[in-house]
Amino acid sequence: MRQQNKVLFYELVRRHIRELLPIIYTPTEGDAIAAYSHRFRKPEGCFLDITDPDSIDERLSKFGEAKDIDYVVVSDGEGILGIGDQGMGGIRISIAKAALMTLCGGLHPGRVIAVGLDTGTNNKNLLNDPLYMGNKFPRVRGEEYDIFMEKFITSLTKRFPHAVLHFEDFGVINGRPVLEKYRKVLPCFNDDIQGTGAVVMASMTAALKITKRELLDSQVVIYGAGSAGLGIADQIVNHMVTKGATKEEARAKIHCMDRRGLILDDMHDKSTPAQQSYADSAAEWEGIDTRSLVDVIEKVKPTVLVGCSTQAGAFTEEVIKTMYKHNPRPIIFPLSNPTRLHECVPEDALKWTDFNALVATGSPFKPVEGHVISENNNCFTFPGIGLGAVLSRATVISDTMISAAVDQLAAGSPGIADYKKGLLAPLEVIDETSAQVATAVILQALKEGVAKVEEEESPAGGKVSVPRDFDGCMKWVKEQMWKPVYRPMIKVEHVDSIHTHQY
Ligand SMILES: NC(=O)c1ccc[n+]([C@@H]2O[C@H](COP(=O)([O-])OP(=O)(O)OC[C@H]3O[C@@H](n4cnc5c(N)ncnc54)[C@H](O)[C@@H]3O)[C@@H](O)[C@H]2O)c1
Ligand SMILES: O=C(O)C[C@H](O)C(=O)O
Ligand SMILES: [Mn+2]
Repeated sequence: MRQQNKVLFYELVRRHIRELLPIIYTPTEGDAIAAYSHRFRKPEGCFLDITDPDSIDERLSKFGEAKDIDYVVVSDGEGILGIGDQGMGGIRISIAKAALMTLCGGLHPGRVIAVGLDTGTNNKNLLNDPLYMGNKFPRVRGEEYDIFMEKFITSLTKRFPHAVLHFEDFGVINGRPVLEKYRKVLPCFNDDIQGTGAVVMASMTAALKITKRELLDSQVVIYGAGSAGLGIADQIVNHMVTKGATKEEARAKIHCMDRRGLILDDMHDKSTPAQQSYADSAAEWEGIDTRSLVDVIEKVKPTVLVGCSTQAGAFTEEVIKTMYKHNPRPIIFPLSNPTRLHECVPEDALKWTDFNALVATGSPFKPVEGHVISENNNCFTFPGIGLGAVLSRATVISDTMISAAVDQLAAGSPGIADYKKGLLAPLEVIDETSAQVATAVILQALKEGVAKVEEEESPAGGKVSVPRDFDGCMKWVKEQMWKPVYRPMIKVEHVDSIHTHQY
């Protein structure tokens, strides 16, 4: 339906969002990605092939000219949700996230491109599968990968100079270095690192408000120190710094574990630089089993436990009860997707804490005895961040723009009035939530002088002046958002007169 009738598709999903989002997005998308080559019917999105880097420009050219594209989602398929390397099937995560940019972020569906980079795969099942449609060789690393990425970015910025770039589900090897390099070049962000960091910081802020605690009194254990885990750690540090802590003080309140256990400062040769910046002192942990989550919790006495480890069931009864022993209101976020990979289910986390835990999950879950379980998913942040960057014509997406998104999302938490209502606004108003987040991002970009919207001619002609007050700006944002409504059929020469938005 999405391919045949976009108005019908987006309006149907909007009206039945709780029922249909899990089908077009998490968790079902995971199955669709894994089965990509077997279910393939017709191509969708832009396929870029590392064996043919010279074709990048021509392949992108099929999607339009400079004025036509606002937003590009790209994945190389190496770190799809918690199901790992899915090779070329990863293009479907770009398609799903692009669809959410329209559904929640109000971007015109014709002005968004989903891109898949085929750089090989290390997934043995795919390499041995006669139906696998991608390149059947191990992932290309190093210089050849870097040159391919550079060519992609160069072509993209030349051909679509107004486009915002969204990186999705890259592996831990490439995700952060690629982001660090290119965020200085074009407006871009990595959703797993920054989108996830932002949504988790927002729900944590709401949970702290509900329980009347200060951010700086937090101790956080992050179980799973990959893209998401370290993105969350960075966002918490950013927020602690805005509350007066130094970077060092803030980092000392965060304790990260990966498959080797707690990250310690004597593991530097095997940790990434980002992991190393959160390392605990090995000397202080001597004699303690740092591979045991329970033992780590016993020592740290964390107020917040975040799971992004892909390890189903890692938050056992003992883990949760140890959290509860040290805290009357523990904050517990099992975030690994899809659903079957959650570190615990909300029902258990609530029962094991006599319903005192504040729980939000990565995938959708039903309410437990009247407690709404918010979906702590980056779908609450990336559409607003993306829309804000597009509409403001931001030249960069700064950390402070992301922090503005966090504060705005946290302010809309229904849990602050009644904690049983969940930490994040309900899915039914996600387009409204995204408009609010976009407004905060735009106002921050204007304040920082990185918004070019008022300097350039708008696509509809003329200059735009963006209201500086929140309500006025939000009204302008909503006017720009694409709505799934059938438009009248008219003669081409009258098209300008029915334009209701800037596109
Ligand atoms: N809710 C959300 O919005 C959201 C956003 C991004 C990622 N996620 C989920 O988080 C999970 C991780 O995603 P990612 O992109 O960070 O992947 P990643 O591969 O970058 O990181 C996974 C991390 O988990 C660690 N890990 C693996 N086994 C472990 C174990 N036994 N104990 C402790 N740590 C272990 C790995 O060492 C690695 O550091 C996925 O399931 C993904 O779906 C959720
Ligand atoms: O795709 C999602 O549901 C969230 C996140 O980006 C993930 O990788 O799990
Ligand atoms: Mn992701």
